[in-house]
Amino acid sequence: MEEPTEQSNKNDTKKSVPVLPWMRSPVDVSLIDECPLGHVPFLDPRLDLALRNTGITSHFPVQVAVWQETIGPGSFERDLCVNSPTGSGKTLAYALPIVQVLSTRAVKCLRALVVLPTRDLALQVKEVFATIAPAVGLSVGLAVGQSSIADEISGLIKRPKLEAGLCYDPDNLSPELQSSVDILVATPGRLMDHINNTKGFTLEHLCYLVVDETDRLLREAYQSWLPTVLRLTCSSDESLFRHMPSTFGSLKTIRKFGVERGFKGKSFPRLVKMVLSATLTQDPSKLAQLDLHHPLFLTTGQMRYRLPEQLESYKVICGSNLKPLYLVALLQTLQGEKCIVFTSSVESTHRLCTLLNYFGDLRIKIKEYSGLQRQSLRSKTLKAFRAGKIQVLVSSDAMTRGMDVEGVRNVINYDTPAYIKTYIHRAGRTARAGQAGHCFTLLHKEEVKRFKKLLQKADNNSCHVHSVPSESIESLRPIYTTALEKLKGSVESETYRKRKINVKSSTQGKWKR
Ligand SMILES: Nc1ncnc2c1ncn2[C@@H]1O[C@H](COP(=O)(O)OP(=O)(O)OP(=O)(O)O)[C@@H](O)[C@H]1O
Repeated sequence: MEEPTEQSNKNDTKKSVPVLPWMRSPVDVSLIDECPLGHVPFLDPRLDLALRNTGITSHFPVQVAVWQETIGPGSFERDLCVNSPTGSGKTLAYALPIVQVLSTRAVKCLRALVVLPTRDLALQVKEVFATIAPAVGLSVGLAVGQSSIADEISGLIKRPKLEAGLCYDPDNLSPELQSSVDILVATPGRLMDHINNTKGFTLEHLCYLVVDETDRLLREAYQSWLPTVLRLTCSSDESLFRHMPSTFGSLKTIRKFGVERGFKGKSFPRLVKMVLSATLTQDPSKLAQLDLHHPLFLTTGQMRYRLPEQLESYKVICGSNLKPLYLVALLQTLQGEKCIVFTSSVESTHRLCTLLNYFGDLRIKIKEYSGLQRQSLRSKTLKAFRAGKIQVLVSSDAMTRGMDVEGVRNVINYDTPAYIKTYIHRAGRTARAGQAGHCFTLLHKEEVKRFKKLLQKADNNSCHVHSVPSESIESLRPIYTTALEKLKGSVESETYRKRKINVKSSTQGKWKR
């Protein structure tokens, strides 16, 4: 699934001028330097230590910028919209301030919710929280449908012993139920399941909402998860004002000054929102869905889109009938370095991966990773890829946004991306965290001009030609012919099998009727 374009893309090749006034005066993250951990103001020493234990010794620029607006001096006064390149460290940018601010909490309840579009991404983000939250006594939960709903519920809700006196809010919760987690990382579908069906699951104490990969999440309604979350976290006062005539409009500003939701008789701050992406939407109607409070826009440089600094882009020009040969020759020159090959659909992902595996002994382990597969198989593949047991992943777009795999040095666009957003997210699987990386795009001659225009939208004027020696192509021809024959056979037998299954299920249907 490719990234659709937006109206404002007309402006993309020039300095971007957003429609929304608050987006026109952003904090420019490119002007901020990295900051050694020892110089990060107010950083809890326990978190400092936890970060150092994972090898982190400084804050990346986007983390410095978000820290300033959350912990100090900004104190979470404004909602944040962060547009920062792939691999720039956005996850820790929001995870660290949330964990620090919740570290002083007196009672356990669900205070922070992070929503991501896919299960693998949610698992990845949970891992980031899990490296820092336990250091200050916080627990992180996961609602993604990885385990059975019953197992997930037992991880999220606990039944404390009444004599321990832990039931703090008898008015609102059934006395024996309370949250086991302070922070929840969720996908929208499972989140909605818990909201609708899980006894004791409540968002009424929520203080922080993070919408990661915002543009992707806003594109899909997912059972109206966002309006539901906003409604459930809205103060009773505020929901009252919402339905009042405009003369009461000024009263809404109560929210700006903090105390708006009751929490066991005490005032409680408003729900703070942080929304992030490497390609954040600037579409006012989409952003309006988030009901942002006095938002602050943090972006990197003046262009709308930006590629990682250490990324080198190359084009590989080849005839369309020879693409698989060029791909194999390219993979051979990469000598088993970790690589992701992108295609434009789940079907072509499957076909290409099958074909590559018929190429005889390439001495490269190649696997498919796509939405056609079962989640358990995808997770297994991803684990093996992370561990280096697989060197090449052939993938469709839908699965790879935000994916952070250590050591991916190369990305190959087997099919040319139609949109700059797609190019950014694909290329962004390499050159992460300041590391070097290459992105190769296979193109026919006729595609070159359009591709050049596409890259200009991300201020990328240096995309050199990468040439593949014709001898390499010629030497692969015989084996390619054999591989194609095998692929044909495999496609035929798969089609036959599918047809058989369809016939079987329709016959069973008839009998049932
Ligand atoms: N301060 C830091 N020092 C060193 N490494 C870091 C730091 N912050 C983050 N990283 C590493 O940088 C990598 C990229 O981080 P992250 O996944 O948060 O990027 P991102 O901006 O969310 O990218 P994307 O837009 O693709 O989702 C991760 O491997 C992470 O561990």
